[in-house]
Amino acid sequence: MIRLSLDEVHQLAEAILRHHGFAEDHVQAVADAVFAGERDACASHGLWRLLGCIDTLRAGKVVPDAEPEVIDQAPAIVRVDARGGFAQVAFQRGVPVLVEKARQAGIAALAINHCVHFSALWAELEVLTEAGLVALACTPSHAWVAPAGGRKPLFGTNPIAFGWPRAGRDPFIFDFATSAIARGEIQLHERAGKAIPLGWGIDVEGQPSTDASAVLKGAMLTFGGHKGSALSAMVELIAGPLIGDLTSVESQAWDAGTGSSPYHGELIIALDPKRFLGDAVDEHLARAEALFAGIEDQGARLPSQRRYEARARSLKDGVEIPEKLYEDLRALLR
Ligand SMILES: NC(=O)C1=CN([C@@H]2O[C@H](COP(=O)(O)OP(=O)(O)OC[C@H]3O[C@@H](n4cnc5c(N)ncnc54)[C@H](OP(=O)(O)O)[C@@H]3O)[C@@H](O)[C@H]2O)C=CC1
Ligand SMILES: O=C(O)C1=NCCCC1
Repeated sequence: MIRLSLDEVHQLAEAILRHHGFAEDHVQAVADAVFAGERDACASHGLWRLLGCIDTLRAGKVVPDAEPEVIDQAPAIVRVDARGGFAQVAFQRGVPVLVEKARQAGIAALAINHCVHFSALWAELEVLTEAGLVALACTPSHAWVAPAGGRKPLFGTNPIAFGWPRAGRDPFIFDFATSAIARGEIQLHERAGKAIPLGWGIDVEGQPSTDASAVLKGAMLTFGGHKGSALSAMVELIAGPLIGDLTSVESQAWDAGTGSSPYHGELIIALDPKRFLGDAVDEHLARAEALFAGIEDQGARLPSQRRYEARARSLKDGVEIPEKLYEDLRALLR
């Protein structure tokens, strides 16, 4: 393993993106995303993703200097056309309007269209919880996951994230794929030559497998059987046809076998507790704290707690990444 300071992580990401001609706003926003993944010990969406970003660029499947267009769609809807760029800059452009609309109406949605998406959703939700908003986000990907009861890829890994602001504390955020695990995690197992647990996927014959490569060629499985499957279908619908964008099957077709990052839309919904509760907001947010305490009193942990602890450690000690990954990233600078 190679130890890097957090500054080195960010600088390496910036250098790679700049070297490949990304416009400076994309350089900063994409570097921030992979930096956050590495810092919070979410390796499946950390520095490793830059390899895929550059492959996607080389395949002509991302616009490196895309200038997103912000469209004020309706009193409670803002749309951002990412124009083929990575999602991060589109999100940054849309957020101020989303926050303003949520504060006005109590609830508002941001629909991002035509973006290339490769990142974890919790980073986006932290921006909204920081603004005091409750938020939900979801996005399709490529067709990799079989519906419960089926054996052929149809759904994306379709993450759903939820965030709840907490006064004086880190927000309550969960963020997971509706597949048993993110595809990135299986890819990291493949890179490391490690077996995966049974239950993550099946091979091309439809047989359960612990071979990462076989599952990547076959189909991933949803979490919780029919429940994850239905949630995954919901993500396809509300972050696909509802916002006029691609499903995971359609994203895969657009990819045309290049192995690029998915190209589709994302839906983010923000709710303002102050609008729902008026003067009673503090009283009811305190009741939410009692719920969190109830979870922790049983010895269970809150989602994101592992991340926040990892963040505190990396801010002090930096992070470790595999030597092979470091070499592959350095090679992108030549
Ligand atoms: N852009 C895209 O298209 C896609 C992105 N992704 C991203 O991949 C990432 C990983 O997804 P996935 O593999 O499903 O992640 P996991 O199955 O590891 O689940 C992650 C979530 O569950 C929480 N969690 C895990 N274990 C516990 C526990 N014992 N008690 C309480 N909470 C727990 C995590 O918190 P903690 O982090 O603290 O462990 C986190 O919020 C997500 O960030 C997601 O956004 C996934 C699919 C597609
Ligand atoms: O890990 C995953 O699953 C994905 N992450 C980024 C985008 C594609 C799917």
